[in-house]
Amino acid sequence: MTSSVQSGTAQPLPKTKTKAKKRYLKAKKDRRKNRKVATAHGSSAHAGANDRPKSDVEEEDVEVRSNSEPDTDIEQVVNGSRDEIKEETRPKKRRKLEQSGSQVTEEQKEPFVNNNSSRSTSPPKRISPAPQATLPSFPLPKRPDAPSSATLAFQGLDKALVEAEIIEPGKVLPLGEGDIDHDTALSEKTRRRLKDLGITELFAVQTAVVPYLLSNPRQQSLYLPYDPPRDLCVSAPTGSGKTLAYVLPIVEILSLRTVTRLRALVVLPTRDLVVQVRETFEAISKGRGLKIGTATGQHSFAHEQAQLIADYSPSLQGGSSKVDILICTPGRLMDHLNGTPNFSLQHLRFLVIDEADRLLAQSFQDWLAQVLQATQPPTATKSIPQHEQQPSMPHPDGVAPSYMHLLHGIPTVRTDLDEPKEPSCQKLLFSATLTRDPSKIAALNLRDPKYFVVQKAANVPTTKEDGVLDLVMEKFTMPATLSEHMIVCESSEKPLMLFYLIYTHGISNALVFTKSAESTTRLVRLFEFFETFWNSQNGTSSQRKSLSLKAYSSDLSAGDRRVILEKFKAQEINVLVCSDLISRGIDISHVSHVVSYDAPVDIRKYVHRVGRTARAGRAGDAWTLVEAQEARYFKSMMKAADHLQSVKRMRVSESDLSPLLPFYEASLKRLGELYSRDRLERKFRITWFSSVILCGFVDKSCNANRI
Ligand SMILES: Nc1ncnc2c1ncn2[C@@H]1O[C@H](COP(=O)(O)OP(=O)(O)OP(=O)(O)O)[C@@H](O)[C@H]1O
Repeated sequence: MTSSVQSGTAQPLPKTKTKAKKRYLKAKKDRRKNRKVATAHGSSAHAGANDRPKSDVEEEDVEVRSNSEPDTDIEQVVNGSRDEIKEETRPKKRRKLEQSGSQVTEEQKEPFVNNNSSRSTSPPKRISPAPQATLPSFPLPKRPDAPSSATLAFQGLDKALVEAEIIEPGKVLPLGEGDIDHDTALSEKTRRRLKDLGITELFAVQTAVVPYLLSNPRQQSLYLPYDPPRDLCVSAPTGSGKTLAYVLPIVEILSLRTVTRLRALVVLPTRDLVVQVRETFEAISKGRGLKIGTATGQHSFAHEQAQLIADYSPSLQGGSSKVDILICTPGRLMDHLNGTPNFSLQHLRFLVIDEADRLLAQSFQDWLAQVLQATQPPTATKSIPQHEQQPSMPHPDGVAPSYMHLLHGIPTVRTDLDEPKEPSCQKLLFSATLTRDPSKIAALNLRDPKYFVVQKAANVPTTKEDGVLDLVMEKFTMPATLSEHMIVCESSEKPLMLFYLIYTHGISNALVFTKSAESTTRLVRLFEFFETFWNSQNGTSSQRKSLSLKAYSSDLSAGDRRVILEKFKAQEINVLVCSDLISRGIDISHVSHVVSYDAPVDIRKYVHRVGRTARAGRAGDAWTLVEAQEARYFKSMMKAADHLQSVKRMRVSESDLSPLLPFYEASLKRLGELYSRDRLERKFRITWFSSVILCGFVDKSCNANRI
């Protein structure tokens, strides 16, 4: 211990200068001296400048000074203060290092450095100017900004789609009484008929399509060879009334016809839809004398031919038809185009492709190309042998204007005023998920198409392009009255979740979608066992009747399917467990719930499945059971469609499920027994069959040996 500590008084330490400090002070002193010398030298040089010519060296000298030292006081002050601030903010250690280093740099910076002590007498040594800190650099090439997703989405799109007309889903047009019509362009007869059917207003899609097709009287003609009509593409949500949007104008225009010709062809993807659309046509055209036919393959080909064709004479150029409107599936249509004499599409005024995106995806026999070709007149006239040519028409034949050049034996005087005659067929495309694929649209060979897009209010955009963009980006509009939920659970929990939804929510009209026909059958079996156990415990009452359920899939024959669907429509069946066979177009007003037991794999499928409920402004619920490992994919699919926020997640706890657990376990046990019995029976049958074959073989070989 030191004495100072002992005495308790702290002696100030003697101020000793470190070597570095000394060096620093010396350098500082030198710098000051140098500066003085330099100033004296500079002023003498400057004084003599007027007397003698300026040398290169002198010019350089001035330049060097201006580079190395600040000329003005302001600059010195600014530099000084900046240095001080820097000093304070820098860490202590670094400051020290920099101070020692700064001696060198300061020296280097000085224009005149005197290394020996006789600095004051000898002129200072001149050094070359310090190079500039950085070389002049050119700006680097800049990448152009990436085009926005909107710009990319519009690339390659049909111009007509970009110019689509956006319609608000809430728009309606009331049907006027008598002579008063509120811009619907419908005749009084049709309005009266609609009111008889309980329809008092036109829905949004109808307010756009019906007046568009009817308001121009010239467009109501059956033939428009010189002014062919524009084609129409319509995208509107499920259950928004697209069927009536085309049925009404077709019935109005065709009611003007005198002779029956095949003038409207409606193509649909399934037989059930054909039946449904036929019912709508029949309801609207009642009392208008129009003949409506269907071709689905439900009846024999000969039977259908007899229903469609009136005259099989080979000499007819204008075709023959017993119907004005034909509703069909593409497969059967091809059969008639290729195999029915006098089945002609030359008089076609309307070609409707409903569920267009689904039908365009079907390349069945290249049906679209063949149908479009059949609506066009052949380019080369068929040469008919002299003996077959008729001096006059033997039959009351009628040839469409665009087919007139095919007639033989009729003198025609061609004039300069003759214009080419176009077919009058107008294509009408409808879907809730209209295709945006430019190649598919190009295949349709549309004539100056007009697009109508019914877009939900929340999405009603500030610009029209935004609305079109939603369609292009597959952000489809859902019915406003639909509420959507998803339940994330393990795969093994799914049946129990389904029973929970059906039994605790008291559902009595539901469609349950599965991924395959096989899973449909298995689920229905389990469901039936559960229903039996549940009823045996809880009983049935007037409030809760026993549930009737059935499977509906491609495993059943067409006849069976039709019967089941009729029963479901009549509410004799409460829960229909089905594959995606009826996910599109089917209109059953009382379906209150749709359950996707197996989550759909694409957004279009989802839109059509959930669209079986909440139709025509009614409320509806859609639940999707999502397996835990599928949840991420499902959510990203919904997010891409800008729809995730509309699908609420529903959490079901174990306590919610526990009351159903005993019945579920008993049902599973019964199903297991059933399947193991089935397996045993099958095994037994195979063993028995093979033993019979084996016995026969042994028997034969024994006989052969005896011989
Ligand atoms: N103006 C209207 N007033 C009242 N009900 C209507 C009207 N238009 C259509 N509907 C009813 O709305 C229901 C749905 O119509 P429709 O089947 O045509 O829908 P959609 O748009 O074709 O649906 P999806 O895309 O699922 O095929 C039908 O029951 C139909 O009778």
